[in-house]
Amino acid sequence: MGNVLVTGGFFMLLCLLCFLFQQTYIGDILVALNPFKYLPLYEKEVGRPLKSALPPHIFAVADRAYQSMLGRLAAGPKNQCIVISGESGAGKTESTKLLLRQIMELCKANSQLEQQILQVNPLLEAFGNAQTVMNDNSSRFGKYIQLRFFHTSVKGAKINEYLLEKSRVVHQDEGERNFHIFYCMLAGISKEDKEIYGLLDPLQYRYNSDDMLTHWSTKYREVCNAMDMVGFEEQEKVDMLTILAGILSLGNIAFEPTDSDGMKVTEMSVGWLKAAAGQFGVKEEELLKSLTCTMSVTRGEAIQRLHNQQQAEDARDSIAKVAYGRIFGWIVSKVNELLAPKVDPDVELSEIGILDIFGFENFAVNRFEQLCINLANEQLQFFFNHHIFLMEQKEYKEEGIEWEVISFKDNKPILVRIEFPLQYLLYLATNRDFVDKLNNKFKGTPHYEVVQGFNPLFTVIHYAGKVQYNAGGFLEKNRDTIPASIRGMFINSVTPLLSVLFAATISRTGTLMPRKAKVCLSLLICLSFIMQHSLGVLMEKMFAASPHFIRCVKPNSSKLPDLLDDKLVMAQLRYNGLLETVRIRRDGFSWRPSFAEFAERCMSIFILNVLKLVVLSADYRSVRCRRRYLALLKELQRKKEEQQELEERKRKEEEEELQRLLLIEQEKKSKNVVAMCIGLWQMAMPFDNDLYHLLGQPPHEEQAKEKHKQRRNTIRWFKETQARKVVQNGTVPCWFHGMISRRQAEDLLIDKPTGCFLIRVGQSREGYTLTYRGENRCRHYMIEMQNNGKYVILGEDRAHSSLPDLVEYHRHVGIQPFMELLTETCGQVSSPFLFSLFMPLDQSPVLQPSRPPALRKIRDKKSHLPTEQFNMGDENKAFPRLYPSIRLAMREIKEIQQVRSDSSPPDMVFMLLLKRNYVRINV
Ligand SMILES: Nc1ncnc2c1ncn2[C@@H]1O[C@H](COP(=O)(O)OP(=O)(O)OP(=O)(O)O)[C@@H](O)[C@H]1O
Repeated sequence: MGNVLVTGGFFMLLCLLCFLFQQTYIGDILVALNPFKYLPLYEKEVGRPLKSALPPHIFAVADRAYQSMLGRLAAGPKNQCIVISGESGAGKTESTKLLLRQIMELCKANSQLEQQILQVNPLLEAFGNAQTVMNDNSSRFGKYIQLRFFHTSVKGAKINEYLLEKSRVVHQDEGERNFHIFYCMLAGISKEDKEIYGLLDPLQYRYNSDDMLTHWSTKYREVCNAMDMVGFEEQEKVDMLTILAGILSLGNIAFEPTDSDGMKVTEMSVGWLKAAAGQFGVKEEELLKSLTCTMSVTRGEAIQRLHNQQQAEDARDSIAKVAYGRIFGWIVSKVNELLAPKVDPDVELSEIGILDIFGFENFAVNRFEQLCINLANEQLQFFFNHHIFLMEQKEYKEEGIEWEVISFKDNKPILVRIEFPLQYLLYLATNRDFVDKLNNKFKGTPHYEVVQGFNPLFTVIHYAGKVQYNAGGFLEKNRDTIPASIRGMFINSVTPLLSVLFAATISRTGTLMPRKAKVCLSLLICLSFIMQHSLGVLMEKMFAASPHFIRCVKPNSSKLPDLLDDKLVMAQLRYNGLLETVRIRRDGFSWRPSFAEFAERCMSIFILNVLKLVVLSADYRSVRCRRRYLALLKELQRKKEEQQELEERKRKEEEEELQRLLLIEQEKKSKNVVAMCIGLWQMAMPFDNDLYHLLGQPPHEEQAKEKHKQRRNTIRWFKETQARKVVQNGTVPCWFHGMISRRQAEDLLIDKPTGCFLIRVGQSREGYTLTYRGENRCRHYMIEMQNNGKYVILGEDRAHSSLPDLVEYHRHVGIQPFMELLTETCGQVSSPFLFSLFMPLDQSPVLQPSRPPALRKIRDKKSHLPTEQFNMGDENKAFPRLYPSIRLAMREIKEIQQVRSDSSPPDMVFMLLLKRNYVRINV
């Protein structure tokens, strides 16, 4: 891109390039155009590490960040950060997912952790994304994902979340929806579970705009799976759903005045009050009190202040917002706990951070949330300017390159001027006062405009354009707090999660800290303070790392593929600062490969030797530089030689494998004899039928002892924790083979059809291995047992409640990467008697007969199966801890609705209300 003229024509060229290839570079800044359709671009290269010098591609950015973190490119090892920006719907979240996927691919060590990290996004999306007019899957929070590495492999991850738009829980504008999770839950849970949680028809909830779409039930399964994969416990999931149900019921409570100046719950919504109390696990009277009055203590005296209608509704909505915000915060802190690196604290880890934060927003009415979002974007633009303009020009100056200083739109004054006054919000009495204060202070300055009139309006001229804000509600939103009495009520809830959520404190950066009991200072709860502080911490981290920028561009506002609105695209390129960026890149040095990158392109040993001569004869400003280049060349030469060695080793291994197969073939002939020996040996040591013992090759005594100990431990583990799960209704499934070796499993499967499988207990570790006959060889997959009791095939993205579930699932969905299906089971060699030896005493299992071979195409594509096909193992089912009054509440709500929908005569409704004591008759 370096020497293209910066004219309108250039922009057209840039647009064209983007349109044709979806991605292009300005220097090293990736410009990615949202295609709004599936592109094979992201399929074929995955798995193959790309070099950063390859054509513009998001995977190349991932590669550059990864290699730079390891110090394999120009500079030494350093933490990296990737900043993704663009307006709402431009493709930031999708880009984040692609980046994560590619980084996980690059550091692949085939550990479960990589899959867990990939599952964090669907989980956060369900709770933090919603449909808006701009984007059907808009992130209503910002996130900074820190991936932590030790050398080349990932060891953990940490998420920082910013400014969740909680107001969406209680109000959605036209064409917008609530957070996805509400729709997922209502569409996805079974009819019986709905009864248990006290949930009714989705359309009955005020907080739940719009109708239900069927795809939400699939999404619900994905969310549940993501929670299982990341490691959430079943009971935690259930408690969380109960709280969500409580929020929905709470939203349906309406108020009306009493005769004595106070407020009461309307007759129609008494059932909802009961339901919410039951779901929150709190007393109905307490919940009612917290909605209709505020208790405060002045000079040791408790004072009760009755609410008016608006205050009662505000109290209801703020409970819903706080409860939801805390659930979200809890999910993030739980994810951080589960994915925390399990390494010695002294071990120094390197890091790649990915920032996906909401884009600049300018709506018909812009509120407190928009001001916070736009100020966060100002910060990011400042970070971008700092790196692209200030640092770049500084570098040229330092290198002694002749240079004409380039001016750019510096947004620092806005940050200083507008961010600081947000602190006034805490001390002012009304929203009008806030606007008056701003007007007095900034009238006549270049980034601020006074708006005349009664309404509390003001205009800020942001780097991306002019935005008028309505300060109505600023003070209240900024406080974002609930009275201590309400907090106390939730702390005493019978749902432990609710009590944890409300007892938790919020840190200065807005993180929920569940285990600390210290009460938060009111200053810390104020949103503007949290926002400024958390962004400050983020900026510090980012300034300490090497940045990579991805600018996402939205091609049109209709969210359509193959449509480019050039005005819209131009506007984005301009306010993103890309015009000035092109200028600086054009006049400067646009392509700066590191010496290593350059040398790596000439991977023949001959060219490397030529390069060495060039380096030796060149004139350098520093001796160190020459030494470094020579060292790099040496390293490259070593790599080349290593590669040759590796290829040789691979060839030898293949030969050995062939030999081994021949040997197996021979052994097969004497199978009958061996089987008899196995039987005898098993009498001595059930489920440990290792052939070494039989074939007279006793291992070293110490090793044998150690092996024996490991096996005993595994058998104990199996007996105590697994036997009951594997044996169902007294029957051992025919695919279960106890503790046989890898070799034996292969022998058993050698003449079996493709897809024939068995599951065996590990000999040296507590866990299972799935072995099946693949297309041309046997394949072995470790089955991970997660702490939450779920079973996952290593490398797969699906968690299962039991082994039968896992087996059943993979009869229909292929196993990665070969996508082969499990078909028929491989019958056991052991007798029921032997199985009984390692089963708990109260169980005497019967072996299940083998299933006849299923006529199924082995390479089926991953199919999406109806949810009913996989039951979730009911024995592990957790139940919500609700007050039993919830049943009564549900019945009441249904009865009242029934009467209404039957359009019964008014006296009948009256009679029913009378029966329920909702109406009093004054005689
Ligand atoms: N690379 C891509 N390939 C195909 N479709 C894409 C791609 N990137 C984005 N999209 C489409 O555009 C939609 C919006 O993208 P995305 O949610 O990533 O935007 P965003 O910039 O994160 O928006 P917000 O700031 O509102 O969260 C996606 O739901 C998807 O339909």
